[in-house]
Amino acid sequence: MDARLPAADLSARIDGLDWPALEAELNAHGCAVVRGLLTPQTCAALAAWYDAPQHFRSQVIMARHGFGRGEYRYFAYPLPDLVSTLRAGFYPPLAAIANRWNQALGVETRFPAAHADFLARCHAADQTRPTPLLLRYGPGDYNCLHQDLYGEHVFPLQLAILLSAPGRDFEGGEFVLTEQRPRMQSRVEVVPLTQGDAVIFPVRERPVSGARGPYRVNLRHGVSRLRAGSRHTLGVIFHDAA
Ligand SMILES: O=C(O)CCC(=O)C(=O)O
Ligand SMILES: [Fe+2]
Repeated sequence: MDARLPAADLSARIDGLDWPALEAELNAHGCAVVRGLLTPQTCAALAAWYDAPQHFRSQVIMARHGFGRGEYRYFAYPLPDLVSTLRAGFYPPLAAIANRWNQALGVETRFPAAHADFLARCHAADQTRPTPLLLRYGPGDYNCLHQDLYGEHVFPLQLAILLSAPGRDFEGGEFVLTEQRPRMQSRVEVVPLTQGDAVIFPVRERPVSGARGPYRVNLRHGVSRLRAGSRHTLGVIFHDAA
């Protein structure tokens, strides 16, 4: 399988997305889906990288940490072109949304326009290890609800791209989000994805507008139990890890 992936096309695709619609979807539902971001060929090539150790800095067996069942590997620097293209391309429009969220929440932090400048901030605080990851689930595997926090510096949005085809490669294994609202019961979103779709979601929190102005809701994400087959995901997190 050819793993030279079309980074230039991908940058143009990301820039050309309907960002106002994606922002509206995020604000309305707590997540937004980009349909068919990656082709099935690219998805298959990426999933096959899981078995190429030269791409990765470490591996996590989820059951050993109580994170669920399944495993993942963090990419090493330098990131493969496709992964750095995704990080550099999605960051600027997401940073604009993150800055509007911080303004709404009365949080002073503002994110620079370029990902390299945000990474410099992480690196200066000793958050220097790359966080993009590939995940692999088999029958019975699942990912417990969690937040991907790796230090003081947190970029508030992330994305996950489904690399496998539901129904063909696996059954079950739904991407889920929960929203914990102050003094209210929690809300859940099950996000139906097909191969190559990307879901954009908050790392930890987001503003929701209420009658008395914006309030903060706390989010977690995870994956329900796989009933059969094999499921791969590419996770793109924008802050580096301590
Ligand atoms: O496998 C998934 O869909 C979720 C992966 C995940 O937790 C992440 O990308 O942060
Ligand atoms: Fe995660």
